[in-house]
Amino acid sequence: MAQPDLAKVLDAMRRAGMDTSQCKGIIYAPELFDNLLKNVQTSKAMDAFPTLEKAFSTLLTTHGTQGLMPTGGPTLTEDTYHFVPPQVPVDKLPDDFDFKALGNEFFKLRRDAEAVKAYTEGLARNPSPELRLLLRLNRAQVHLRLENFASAYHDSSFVLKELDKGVTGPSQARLKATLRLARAFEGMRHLTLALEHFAKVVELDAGSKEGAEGKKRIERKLRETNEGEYDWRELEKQAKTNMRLDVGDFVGPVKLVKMEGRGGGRGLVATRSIEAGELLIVDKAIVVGEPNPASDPSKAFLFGGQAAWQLSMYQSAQRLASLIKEDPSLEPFVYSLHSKVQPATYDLAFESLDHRQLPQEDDSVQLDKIRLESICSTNGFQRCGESLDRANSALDAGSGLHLRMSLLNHNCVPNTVIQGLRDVKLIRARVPIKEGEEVCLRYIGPMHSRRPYILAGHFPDGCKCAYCLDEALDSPAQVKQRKALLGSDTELGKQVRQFSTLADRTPDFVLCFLDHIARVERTYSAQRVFRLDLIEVYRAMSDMCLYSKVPVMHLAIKYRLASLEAAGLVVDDEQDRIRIVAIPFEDEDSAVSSLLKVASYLARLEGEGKNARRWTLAAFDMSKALYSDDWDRFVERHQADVQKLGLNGLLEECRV
Ligand SMILES: C[S@@+](CC[C@H](N)C(=O)[O-])C[C@H]1O[C@@H](n2cnc3c(N)ncnc32)[C@H](O)[C@@H]1O
Repeated sequence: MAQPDLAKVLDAMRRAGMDTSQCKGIIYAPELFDNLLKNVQTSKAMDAFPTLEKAFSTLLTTHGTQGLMPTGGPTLTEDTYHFVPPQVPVDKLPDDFDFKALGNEFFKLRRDAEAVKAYTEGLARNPSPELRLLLRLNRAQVHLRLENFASAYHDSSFVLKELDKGVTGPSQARLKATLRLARAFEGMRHLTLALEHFAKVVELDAGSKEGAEGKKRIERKLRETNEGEYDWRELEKQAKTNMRLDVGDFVGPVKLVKMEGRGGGRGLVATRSIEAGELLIVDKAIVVGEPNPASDPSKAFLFGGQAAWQLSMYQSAQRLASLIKEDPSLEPFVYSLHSKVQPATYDLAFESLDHRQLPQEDDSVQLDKIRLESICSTNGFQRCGESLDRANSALDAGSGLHLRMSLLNHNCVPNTVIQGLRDVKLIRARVPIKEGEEVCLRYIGPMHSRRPYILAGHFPDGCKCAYCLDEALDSPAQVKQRKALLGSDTELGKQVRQFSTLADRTPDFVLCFLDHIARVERTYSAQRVFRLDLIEVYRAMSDMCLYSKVPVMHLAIKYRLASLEAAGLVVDDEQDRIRIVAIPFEDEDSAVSSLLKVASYLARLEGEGKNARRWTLAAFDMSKALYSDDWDRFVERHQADVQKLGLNGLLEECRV
């Protein structure tokens, strides 16, 4: 890249109304310069700093490079920037300049990056021990607001050490520093240390509201971490307004082991036998990229050596770089997600962050941006919506890096269901899992249009899961025939897709349709286990039976259940109740609603007797297995179905 002509750059800056008299150098990259200028002009921060160069570096810290990158632009590497050596003399601010007052002023204005810079400038001027203590106490507070938790930890623990040495601090310095330290530990996810320090706050000041609330909050998070006890109802309420949730991470009856034949060499196995619906992992993202409506699938950029179009993923990689720079103790956790030869501490990422070592103040990290991008592209998850039963359907809903979820291998028909609430992901067992059995999730479902592309990215030699092996049992001719039968120009294809045309069907027509279905069934080889195209075919048949001029209720029930079974539902019919053995792997979020339909059809066919009640309770059990719902939450979650199907009375009777 050509070196810029400094004189021309300075001239451009002057014309943009900037005071360049103190400029001793600039950070320059031609394609970034216009954006940089715009940012500098809108920031008055530079007035406060002795050199323009520092203002620029502050701006880069404040805005990150995200705002400076052209959309879909090149991958950012260190050498994108060129540093022009000092050529212009610098006037220094006087030694007695009051940086504390300046920092406090910025803090009040919520210009936090500038406040940090002002306190840091003050510290660089060799202040008295008392002033040093004050500057660091104040800087800790700003770092907390910036979520620079490791820096807040360094500052507040420094203050406490100085107070122990006898350095005089302002009033309540110890209380303030202890509280800031407790909050720093909480942000770093050192929950045990956070609890210890919130307790100290309460010891120092029994009336401290922040101390008492902090203690209660950490006790709750530790309960979540240790017992897997979450108040999902409350969390779903919070998710309506918060993009990030405050929860403790949980690792249930699973562990990380070395696993031959898996890229990366690791995988998760069950540590005991597990029932369907059991909570296995809850994992809050360590970084997120915000939803980005500007993301455009037709415009890919190079990201970690692969093509990507979700700008949110790019942002999460940028934030990941900032995070490990801020807290180097996270670096091995992150890098262990992407290493050809796993380090001795291969299971690091699976350990509780609570147990990791605390960072040293002079720790530094080697940022490998391409590797960080790779980590985000291989492991990034799409951000979730506001309730457990609703996926986020936005094109680029935002992305997140979840340390533990990143260790699960893929299976097209996995033994877990994955859910999420905003920046929190969780998995539950979908089926009973035996001790020692691998626990997998799916990176992309068999019916998804982008499946070949996503699978090729992970498995250059093809996916070898049970579903893929099963799928290979059909000959190309069988697959072609099935496609032809279900094509949008066939009668069957139309019925499957155009629900609205069903109402005028006569029972005769419906019965003729059984023949079409049998033809689709015959396109599957006899040994085939997974027959996913039948999910929609059976569902359409059930609807047709229900909405035909004379409803055929027993067939409506039969095909609704057949559709659920094709999607993976397994139940045990135990006389008094229907026990859920396996949750469907396709459309699991419509499983409760489908079971309620079965109950209501039975009520129409036989009256609200034992059978209708058993299937209503099965719907409740499914809601419990999928979302940990109690009865009230089950009824509330499915209120619309209950009303539409006229199930209020039946539900009242079944209430448990
Ligand atoms: C998110 S990582 C999963 C954890 C990884 N196995 C590890 O040791 O770090 C995804 C990568 O794991 C490997 N992987 C996942 N599922 C696999 C499977 N069923 N068979 C073989 N390799 C698999 C692929 O290399 C994939 O790109």
